[in-house]
Amino acid sequence: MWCHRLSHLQSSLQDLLRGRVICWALQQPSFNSLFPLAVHWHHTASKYPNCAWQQHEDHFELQYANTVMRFDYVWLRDHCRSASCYNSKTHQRSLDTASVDLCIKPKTVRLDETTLFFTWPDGHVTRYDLDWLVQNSYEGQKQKVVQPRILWNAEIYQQAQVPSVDFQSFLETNEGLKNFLENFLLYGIAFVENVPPTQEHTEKLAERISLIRETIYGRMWYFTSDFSRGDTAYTKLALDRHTDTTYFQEPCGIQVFHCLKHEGTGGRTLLVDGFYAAEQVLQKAPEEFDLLSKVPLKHEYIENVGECHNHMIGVGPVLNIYPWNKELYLIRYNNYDRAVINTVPYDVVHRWYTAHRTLTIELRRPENEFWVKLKPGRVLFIDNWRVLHGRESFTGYRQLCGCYLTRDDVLNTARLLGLQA
Ligand SMILES: C[N+](C)(C)CCCC[C@H](N)C(=O)O
Ligand SMILES: O=C(O)CCC(=O)C(=O)O
Ligand SMILES: [Fe+2]
Repeated sequence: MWCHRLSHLQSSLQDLLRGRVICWALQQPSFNSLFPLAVHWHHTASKYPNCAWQQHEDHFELQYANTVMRFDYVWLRDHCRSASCYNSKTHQRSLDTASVDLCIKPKTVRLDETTLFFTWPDGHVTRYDLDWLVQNSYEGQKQKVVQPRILWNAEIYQQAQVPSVDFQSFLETNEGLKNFLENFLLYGIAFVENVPPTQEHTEKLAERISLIRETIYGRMWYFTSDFSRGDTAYTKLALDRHTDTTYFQEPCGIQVFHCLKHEGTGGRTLLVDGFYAAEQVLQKAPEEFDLLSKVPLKHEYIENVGECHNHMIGVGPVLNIYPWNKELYLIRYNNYDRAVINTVPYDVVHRWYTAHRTLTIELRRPENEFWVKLKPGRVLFIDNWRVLHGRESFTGYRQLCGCYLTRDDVLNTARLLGLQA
């Protein structure tokens, strides 16, 4: 290992002075410590040519695997995986983070092969594998997607010829379940075939991948156009594309539909990839995408029909993105259930309507519409955080059963099968 001075010493010094301010007020350190090791880059010997680090006054900088990473010292102390700080059997932290000095700095840092050793003022040693740091750094995460997806319009989806999974293999084999989940995660919709057309068999399917999310509509629901509930879903009317339960603080993650019977005409199901449409908005009008991801809205469900009395309110923007990588993870879009907008000043309201219009135009492009006729035996799973559904008006007797699933538990099953979710 060898050290040398770098030409960008000046900018490092500026960093250093800037970083200093925070701790200065708290600690009043001696002037000498203004010029610590920080101006030196440490490079590894030729055996590990791609690693270099620098100890700044308020952070640790690491270059490894083509990534420049910056770590806060409290972070480095907090994530210590030593036996006294972390229980590796339960994967839980034992260290009391509040006991860490917010101005903590390592006494020494050294590298041995691919492990960095930090010795803290009290003598405690924390070791980090370089690859672990890359995997777990902000800079590493920023470049990664949480959920790989294939965004689609009708043509893309149809060309992909995504296979359905058979009921038997879904229930009895891990490959069947894994294939299903893989496609479901990629496209946000997936079908199971040859399911006996009963509510019990539909329930069995649901329970194979998740916990059923019981809601005001029940655990398993079973509905016809009898207007038994205060919602247009319970009629024969057409329903424009929407996501369900936008009026929950956490909209239901997955929706399962099984059409048990239809003696009549119409009633086809419409599916639209909301993320594909949102991506078009991002390309064409990024500031509108931004607005849709920032303006909070309410959705509401008010019901007073027979014995059913409910009043639900959910708050959140139309587009929900992870702040660190801007990845979209949830779209709330239901123009029927959108409540009075009273959380937004008038000028923003107008810009919001413009952005909402742009998104609606994308969602309504005929080429983005994928139409299917649900039939007994063919169960449809929809990612209700991504794919919008709707239906054509219909005639005759139509029976639909299904349920909602808790998203965490679907993702849990996927991860246990080795999928990225
Ligand atoms: C599926 N099931 C018929 C039970 C629910 C219907 C909920 C309809 C509501 N407008 C929404 O979009 O959330
Ligand atoms: O009747 C249908 O096909 C779907 C109705 C609907 O949107 C729903 O139940 O959530
Ligand atoms: Fe719906």
